[in-house]
Amino acid sequence: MSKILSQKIKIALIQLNGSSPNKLDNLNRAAKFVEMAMTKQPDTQIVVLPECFNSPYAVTKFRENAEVINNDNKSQSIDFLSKIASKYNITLIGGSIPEIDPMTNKIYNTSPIFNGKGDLIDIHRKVHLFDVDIPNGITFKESETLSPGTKLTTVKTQYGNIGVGICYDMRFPELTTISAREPNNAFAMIFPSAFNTVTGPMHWHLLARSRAVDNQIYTILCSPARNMESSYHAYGHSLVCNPKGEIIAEAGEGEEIIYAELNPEEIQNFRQSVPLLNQRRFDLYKDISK
Ligand SMILES: O=C(O)CCC(=O)C(=O)O
Repeated sequence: MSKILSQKIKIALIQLNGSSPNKLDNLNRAAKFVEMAMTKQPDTQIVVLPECFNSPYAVTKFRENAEVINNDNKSQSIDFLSKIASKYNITLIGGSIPEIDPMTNKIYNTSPIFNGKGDLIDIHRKVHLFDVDIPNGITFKESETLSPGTKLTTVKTQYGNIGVGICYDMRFPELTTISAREPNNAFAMIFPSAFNTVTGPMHWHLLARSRAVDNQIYTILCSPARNMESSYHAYGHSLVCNPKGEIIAEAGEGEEIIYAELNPEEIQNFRQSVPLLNQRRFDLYKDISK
């Protein structure tokens, strides 16, 4: 069986509070936390930041914080992240930030992804917008100001391929399965996320574990820290789940960095023991998108 992850790799998830209205404060905070992670575990190869880590997560705030994303003429947050990635020579899943497309004036919730040279190698625009209305729970409507992305994202890295989704995207199993299947063959699905205190306790761990066991890959969820003074109360509990569905690292609710090692043998051994890949009956599922 060919390896979809080339070697053991070390990963760090930065669960930080990035909800200050001052963007520079949030960026500096992110830089400080990445520095702490790299000091504690200097051989870390992949670092992940949370959803909307550079500004408040609120539909009324996305437009005022939105930046144009492109590699040639880097905006404030992209420049900042690019420098962090190259400084430490890490693959950086740069959480997500509000993005504006200057041609259409549309706003997206976008995850920028960098290689160790600081190049922006891909972006994922959240494709499933978080529009929910749970009585006595939470009402949120991203589509009031955001537009959905139109592509799925699997990014090539020096270690293998990684699928990227943002938060609510994890509720749609097809997205992870497409990244995990040929020809994408991702070894992990990474979701910068910001669940909340209503849906977090219900579904956060369940979704991470489900997407992992469905596809026998790692799932990695990185949340902001909980801040009861902000309008949105993030769940926290950033985590790494292995291909068997076991949570191998998990944060609490406050600011914290968690570390994990991803091991190609974990994927290969479990796929050998439970060979779902050869047993799938795509001859029977082909009508699924109708
Ligand atoms: O799916 C959920 O319950 C939460 C999703 C969310 O908070 C988001 O997409 O930002």
